[in-house]
Amino acid sequence: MNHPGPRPTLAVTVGEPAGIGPEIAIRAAWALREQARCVLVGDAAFLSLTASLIDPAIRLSALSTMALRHSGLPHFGPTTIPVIDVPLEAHVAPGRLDAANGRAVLATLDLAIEGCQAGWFDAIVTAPLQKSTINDAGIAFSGHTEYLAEKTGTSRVVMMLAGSPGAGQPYLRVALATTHLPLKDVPAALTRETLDQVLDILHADLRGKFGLKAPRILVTGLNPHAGENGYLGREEIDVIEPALAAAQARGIDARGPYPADTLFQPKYLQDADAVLAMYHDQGLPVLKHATFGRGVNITLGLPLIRTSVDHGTALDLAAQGLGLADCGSMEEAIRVALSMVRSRATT
Ligand SMILES: NC(=O)C1=CN([C@@H]2O[C@H](COP(=O)(O)OP(=O)(O)OC[C@H]3O[C@@H](n4cnc5c(N)ncnc54)[C@H](O)[C@@H]3O)[C@@H](O)[C@H]2O)C=CC1
Ligand SMILES: NCC(=O)COP(=O)(O)O
Repeated sequence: MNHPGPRPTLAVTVGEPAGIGPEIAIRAAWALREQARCVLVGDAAFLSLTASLIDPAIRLSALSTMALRHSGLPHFGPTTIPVIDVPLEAHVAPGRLDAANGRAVLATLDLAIEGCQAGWFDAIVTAPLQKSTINDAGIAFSGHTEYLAEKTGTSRVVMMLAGSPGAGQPYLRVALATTHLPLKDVPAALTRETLDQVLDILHADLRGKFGLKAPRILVTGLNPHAGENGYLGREEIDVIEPALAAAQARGIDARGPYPADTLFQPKYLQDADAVLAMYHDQGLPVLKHATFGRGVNITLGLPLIRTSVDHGTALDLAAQGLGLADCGSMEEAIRVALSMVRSRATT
């Protein structure tokens, strides 16, 4: 790590330019500038214009990728936010997607990964991008999670969202055994190998990145009523139960499979550090219902730290103008990245 001082350096990719990503990235980076050295990654001219419309007091300074690669990140204090310039191809109309900008959005991620690997950044925080626009630009893309795994040569990663409903309320962590898959492909993806790897990553990162000495993991079934003893599906009996028995034999406190519709009651959650759900829309609606606007998305299993927001591009808000988007989740994503950087530095 190049910056062991009190303010870790975070690459903040600004996401889909027609969405709320640029606004929330600027606002959160500025609000937390005393705690984090945020470096925005996006189109410098567009971000400068956006910042001036949000608040003329916000100071951004552009840096070219050529200068960055030649000399590294220059010193900067809390009075300015550097922007690494990754120019867009097309003019941005807020709320209106343009596939012409898809490749530039992906280039911001590439630069953030390069910067983590080069030691310029301690972590990546991503604002939301529009997955369909990258695909419309001709690049098969299902999400940051899978892209970061591929680009870092990581065979398996785990998506986990975490948050609290409010101050003093219990913290909820929901990890997913599968990520962005059509629902029809989920059962086939839930193999013994997948579950073994997911449970190992979840257990290891809850210990190593979140300081939980003996994490307690509750695991959902796939089918209604966790398969009702095989009458409503056999994945629990054939795959999930053996994977849990094997995980327990490896010293992992993972219990289940429990019916997903009852597991999220507070009386069960109070004895858990995380829930492992089998697929995206089984776990995330619960988390978002409880914590939307304060949740954080964390990619586990990567060789670098990556956090993100709990929401999407909100094109509807972006189309209406600046000042409507809540940047609470973006700020929380920065705070969680800071805490993960610091806990990595002490382990
Ligand atoms: N990490 C990422 O890059 C993510 C990207 N997405 C992308 O976002 C696109 C749009 O997703 P949707 O399902 O429409 O969800 P969305 O989160 O963009 O919007 C759903 C609703 O929540 C509101 N909302 C979202 N964020 C808000 C904020 N910060 N403040 C106030 N209101 C907010 C929106 O206005 C909308 O009414 C998807 O097609 C997907 O590609 C979605 C989730 C995560
Ligand atoms: N619903 C969360 C989500 O889709 C996050 O996707 P990504 O972080 O992989 O881009």
